Amino acid sequence: MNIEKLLHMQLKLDQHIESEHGLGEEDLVDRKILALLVEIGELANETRSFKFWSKKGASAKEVILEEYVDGIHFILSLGLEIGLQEIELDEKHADAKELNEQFLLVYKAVTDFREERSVTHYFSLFNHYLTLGEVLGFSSMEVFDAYVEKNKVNYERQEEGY
Ligand SMILES: O=c1ccn([C@H]2C[C@H](O)[C@@H](COP(=O)(O)OP(=O)(O)OP(=O)(O)O)O2)c(=O)[nH]1
Repeated sequence: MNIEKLLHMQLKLDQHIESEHGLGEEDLVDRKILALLVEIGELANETRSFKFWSKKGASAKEVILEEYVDGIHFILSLGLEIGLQEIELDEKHADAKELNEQFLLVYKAVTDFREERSVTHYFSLFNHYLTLGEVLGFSSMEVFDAYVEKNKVNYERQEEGY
């Protein structure tokens, strides 16, 4: 996956959103962290993986993929917040766990990053999130394409005064 390209697209989108909403001077990190936690919750809800009380199945793959790439947006955006200009990810991510376990690992990685905004914690978060994508059955190309598509939608929503 061409992370450099995504990071650049994220930079442009974030600049656009910040100027639209007059947020140039504000520290948005905590709100982006909360937004990411909410997106992970929305993603988990669409998979229904933890709903042991229900027999209803998961949402369609495209719905789950769109939720997943919302999380990619906020993770890239957090990388920009800590000043990253390039992202070099491990070829091989952390060992994949069962889906619910992987969700909980990602949540923990987000809160660890909040406690210490270090590059190490950031990469750990990104790697756990990419592993989550693998556990969900998404290829890198599917993630890349869905990111590009949602990025476009995010611009359209800004234009609509969303
Ligand atoms: O600084 C920002 C702020 C937001 N986004 C993107 C991430 C995500 O792709 C989208 C917000 O998520 P979503 O589309 O779910 O927005 P929502 O307001 O929660 O939508 P809805 O009301 O449809 O649930 O905006 C960014 O990339 N950078």
